[in-house]
Amino acid sequence: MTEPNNGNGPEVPAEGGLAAELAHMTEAELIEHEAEVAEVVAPDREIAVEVGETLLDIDNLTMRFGGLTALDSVSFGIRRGEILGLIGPNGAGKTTCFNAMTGVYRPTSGQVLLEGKPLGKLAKHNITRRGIARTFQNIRLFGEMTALENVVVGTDARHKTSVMGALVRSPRHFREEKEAIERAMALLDFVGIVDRAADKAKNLPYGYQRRLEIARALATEPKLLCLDEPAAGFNPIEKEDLMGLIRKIRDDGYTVLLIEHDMKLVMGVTDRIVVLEFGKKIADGAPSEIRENPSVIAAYLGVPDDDIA
Ligand SMILES: Nc1ncnc2c1ncn2[C@@H]1O[C@H](COP(=O)(O)OP(=O)(O)OP(=O)(O)O)[C@@H](O)[C@H]1O
Repeated sequence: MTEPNNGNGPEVPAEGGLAAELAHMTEAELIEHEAEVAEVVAPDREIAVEVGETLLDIDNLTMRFGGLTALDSVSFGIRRGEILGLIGPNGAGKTTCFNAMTGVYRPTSGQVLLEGKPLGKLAKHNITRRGIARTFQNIRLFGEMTALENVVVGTDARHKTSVMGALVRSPRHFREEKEAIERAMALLDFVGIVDRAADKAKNLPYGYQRRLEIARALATEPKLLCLDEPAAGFNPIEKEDLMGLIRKIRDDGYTVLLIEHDMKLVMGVTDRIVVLEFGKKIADGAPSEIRENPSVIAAYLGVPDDDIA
């Protein structure tokens, strides 16, 4: 059974009524439902693994724009299962780092290695296939497409059907399309917006759009999820909810790299923090160390509240 669909895109399955079902579930049923969703969302991952070996290596990365050095021999690693924060003042080079990792920019020198293999000159879509997904500071959704369609587009990165297979609508194409819709619905459920699956992205509230971006990035089945200021424009309650979602994503077996200016959020959710200033790494450590680090306080954090008389 499906709900009405105006366009040619995927139809919202009967689970579109899932929001109503969820509202009537007991706590035990909700827990069971969440566990089922988590399994669909993380098909090939070990759920709730310990922080493990290095997943991504940023090795002496330098990025120059004309005379400006946006990244200056920056090196750090990201371990599997970790939530790593990347912080620093405006213009410190955080987004440039994301862009150099995801194929938007070609580094001037240095390299990025995923699972020990250099990403080299791979194009953006191939880097996505290798397992790095990202969201953007400024939301980039297909506004005229439904929330479900936006996430189905993300699953395309994993499809094996050839263009010809899709044109002749081969059985494999149908199977992949059905699986994509099921997984996309599970992802919308996972990020908490399944009740709006059939709505156009442009009509969703701002907080839903941010969550939709995350669902779409997760649809590519990334090994590493990079979030660029996901809490921008959020009120304190939305920030708390986002922290819960980021933890849930990690607990589902993903590794997360987070750029964020909100210190309460960064300190509350990350396992480790790397600090950039003027394109250079000035600190790398646990949130408690970073909070006390004199160079970080001078460059970015300012005087801790406790020290203000
Ligand atoms: N495509 C580009 N061309 C020229 N300069 C650039 C380009 N992209 C970034 N820069 C410059 O590189 C420096 C680092 O910018 P970047 O956006 O990485 O900083 P950021 O730490 O992400 O800052 P914010 O917190 O404000 O987003 C800035 O001086 C910026 O103006």
